[in-house]
Amino acid sequence: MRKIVIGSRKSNLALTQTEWVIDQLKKAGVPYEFEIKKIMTKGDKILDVTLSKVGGKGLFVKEIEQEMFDKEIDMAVHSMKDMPSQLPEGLIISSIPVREDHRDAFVSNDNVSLTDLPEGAVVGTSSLRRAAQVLAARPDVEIKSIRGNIETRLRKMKEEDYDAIVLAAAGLIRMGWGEEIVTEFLDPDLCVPAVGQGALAIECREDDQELRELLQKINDQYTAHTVSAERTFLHLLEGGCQIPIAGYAHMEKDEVVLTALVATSDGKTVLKEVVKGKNPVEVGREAAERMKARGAQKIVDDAKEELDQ
Ligand SMILES: NCc1[nH]cc(CCC(=O)O)c1CC(=O)O
Repeated sequence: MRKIVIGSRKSNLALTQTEWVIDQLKKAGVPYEFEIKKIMTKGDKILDVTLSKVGGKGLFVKEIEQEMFDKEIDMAVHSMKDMPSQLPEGLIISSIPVREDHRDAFVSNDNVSLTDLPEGAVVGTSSLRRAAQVLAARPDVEIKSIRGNIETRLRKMKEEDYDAIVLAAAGLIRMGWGEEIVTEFLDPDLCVPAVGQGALAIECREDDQELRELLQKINDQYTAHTVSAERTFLHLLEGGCQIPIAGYAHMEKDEVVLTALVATSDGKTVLKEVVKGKNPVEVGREAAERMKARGAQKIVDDAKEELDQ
């Protein structure tokens, strides 16, 4: 019997996600043994610098991909959000399981909503995308960077001078803390989620046909279809996860509906497009084209330039 070695970051969230995938595979009747190998990534090591400043792309996946090439591991479970829009030659996303909650969660010390926060309140986030949209809704609040895994960010909110933080609902829910601590889930109308937020990407070697077939058992059509529209949009604007770009797609009957956003990190310029269509790649492309026609490429390039300084 083949034993499948799965690479995972060592954070509790990453391990929980990996265990969830093993569980799904077992439920789907995959007759293999599984072992988890914990791998430290650059993104886990650098905690003192804003992620965008150390080159967001692939920060959480590179070391893991190397172990896949070296055959130290057979596959890896990643947060889709952390995946660069193009994979290295020889590796593929072989399966996209059903998506967890796509929204951002607003968690505040006094359990007050974003709308009801006192003037000048301090909101913790290191995501330019979240900062831009929080500022667009509440230009008077102060955004303060906050880094670390979910547990660290929740602790820092209590111990340091943050009034609230914004983080992915999916992470909290997967850890079992959703209902308990979330003040409000931010609807995509108010805060468009990161491309792929809440979804997982299972990556393996392109030539591992046996494993690819097995992983197909837990592929979710709806998630794969909608995420494909989101990622096409992201890819065509060449934005990493730390540039204020957002995209969320859902289905309405047989059509993909993509809400796409490009903003400046101060939230003063916000471009939004809603594109519908049957073909997810076409929908993603149309959204990128409409954005470019409105000058989005300049916003993206300026954001990148700022990061390079
Ligand atoms: N940026 C890091 C990261 N990558 C995936 C998640 C959470 C799970 C997900 O979005 O699927 C997080 C934490 C966060 O954004 O709060």
